Formats: sequence, structure tokens, C-alpha cells
Amino acid sequence: MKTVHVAAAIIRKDNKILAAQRGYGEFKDGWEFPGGKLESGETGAQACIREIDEELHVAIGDLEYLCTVEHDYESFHLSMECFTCKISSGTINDSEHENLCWLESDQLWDVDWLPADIQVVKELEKAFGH
Ligand SMILES: Nc1nc2c([nH]c(=O)n2[C@H]2C[C@H](O)[C@@H](COP(=O)(O)OP(=O)(O)OP(=O)(O)O)O2)c(=O)[nH]1
Repeated sequence: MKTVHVAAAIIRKDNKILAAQRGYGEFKDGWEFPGGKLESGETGAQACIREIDEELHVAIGDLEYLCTVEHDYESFHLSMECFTCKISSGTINDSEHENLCWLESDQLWDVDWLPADIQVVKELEKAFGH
């Protein structure tokens, strides 16, 4: 099965994290962390910074590796590196998602996450002691 390498940004603000609802494609309407596929030669962190600039038009910093999720979808295997981070400059101007939502720590399960993201949210709960 084909492996797709993705980097995802868990953007933190105060006690909240940013969730995004996909606006197109196979997983339309599912909730995820902003990010996208690694380009050749890129590290996960580099892809994360580039994707967030392209999608949300902000710069991110303070990246901290959280986990890598391995998930088998029907038609591909996803290997997704996840980083927590903060916005270091700019104001979000979303060019790609249907919705964005800042979730408080007690709202993490209020959205319908993509299957692979369930594990990420569990890791987040562990990391932040919820
Ligand atoms: N960005 C992102 N993708 C995720 C998450 N969870 C998850 O299963 N995925 C899957 C959905 C997609 O199949 C793949 C990421 O593709 P993408 O469409 O965001 O990447 P991209 O912008 O580089 O790609 P493209 O649309 O230009 O082809 O990973 C997540 O939390 N964030």
C-alpha cells in the first residue's frame, strides 16, 4: 500500500488548539489539524511551517514534536508527524478549510475528527494532562 507522509500543526493559543474542517475531497467535512504532504527533501517540521504559511498565511514557531501517527486508510497508509506550535506572526487568513475552531481543553472531542486524528487527540490529552 502507498504511504503518504504528512505533517500536521497543532497550533496553541492560551489553553486552546486550532481544529480545521476539510472543505474538499475524500474526507470533506471531517476535522483535522492544518498541514499537508511533505515535499521531497523536506523534514516534517519544514513541511509544517510551509503548509501553515500556504493555508493560513501565518508564521509558526516554538515547534515541538508530539507524535507520529500511523494509520491505514482503505487506499493508502498515512504516516503523520504532529507538532505543537504557536503563531509567531500574522493573523490567520484561511484559504482552504470550511471551518476553523479554537477548542478549549474540555472541548477536544466536540468535533468529528478524521480517523487518524483520534490517536493525536489522545496524545494531546496525555501531554497536557487532561
Ligand atoms: N493535513 C492533515 N491531513 C490529515 C490529517 N489527518 C488525516 O487523516 N489527514 C490525511 C488527509 C489527506 O489524505 C492527507 C493530507 O493531505 P492534504 O490534502 O492535507 O495535503 P496537501 O495539501 O499537501 O495535498 P493536496 O491537497 O495538495 O494533494 O492526510 C490531519 O490532521 N491533517
